[in-house]
Formats: sequence, C-alpha cells, structure tokens
Amino acid sequence: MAKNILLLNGPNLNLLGSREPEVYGATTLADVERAASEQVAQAGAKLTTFQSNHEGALIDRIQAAKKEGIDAIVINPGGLTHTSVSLRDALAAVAIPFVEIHVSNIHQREAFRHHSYLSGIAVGVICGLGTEGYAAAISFALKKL
Ligand SMILES: O=C(O)[C@]1(O)C[C@H](CCCOc2ccccc2)[C@@H](O)[C@H](O)C1
Repeated sequence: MAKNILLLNGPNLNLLGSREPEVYGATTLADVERAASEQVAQAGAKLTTFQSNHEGALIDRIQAAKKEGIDAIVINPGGLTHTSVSLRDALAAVAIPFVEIHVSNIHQREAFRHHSYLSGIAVGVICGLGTEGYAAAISFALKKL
C-alpha cells in the first residue's frame, strides 16, 4: 500500500481550469493537488506534487523519485503521452509502479491522441473521467500499489 506518492503533471496542465473548460473542466491544477493532498493525508500517507512544461524536468523528477523513497507515481504526461520515448524510458528505469491519468477521453479525440508511449508499462490507465480521475488514481495507489 503506497505510503509515498508522487503526482506528476506534464506540459500545459498548469492551464487546467483556465482554458478549454469544455474539454478539461473548470477545476484548476491547484484544486486537483489540494484535493489529492487531503485524500492522501487522510490515509496517513505522503503526497509530493510536481508540474512542468519541460520533458527533461519531468525526467529528472522521475529519476530523483527512486532516491526519495517514492513508492507509487500518478502521472498525467500531457502531450508527452503521445511523443515521449524518453519519459517512458525514465519510468521504466526507476521501476516505480505508476498509474497514467488523462482528464479527457483521449480515445474520443484526434487520432494522434489514441496512442500512449506510457500505457504499456503502466499498472493502469484512467481517462475521460475529468479531474475526478486523479482521485480514482490516488485511491488505487493508496490501496493497491
Ligand atoms: O486529457 C488529458 O489529461 C491530456 O493528457 C491533456 C493533454 C493536454 C494538457 C492540458 O492542456 C490544456 C490546454 C488548455 C487548457 C487546459 C489544459 C493532451 O495533450 C493529452 O492528449 C490529454
């Protein structure tokens, strides 16, 4: 049961709640992180959050997680989902179990969003549940990872 969870958000997720509410809803990233922090604290566990618009910063953060004793990752990779072999390689290298989450249902959107470079090595993938998906991913990590 995960006791030290890292919540990662990739490029443009800092825009949550401020643009394209018809796609991503009105909840901000700060709201998501606050709710996740409360959820994890109630379970007696620890949450660390990180968002970056830069692939290398996310890779550096993932590599550091191993040394920090992170035992589960919840990641919304943003658009890097569909492009980044390097992000996949970093997650594979640290071998920390992770849940991939997407606010939108990527399979109902443009064809280029239908493939994820990460899903094949994820424990599981949540998409299309809006920002509620983060709570579901965190709940799974607390109970099963
Ligand atoms: O649905 C998701 O969570 C995505 O990971 C969001 C990514 C985009 C990041 C968020 O970009 C925003 C842009 C404007 C307003 C809010 C978010 C998109 O590239 C993926 O295909 C699916």
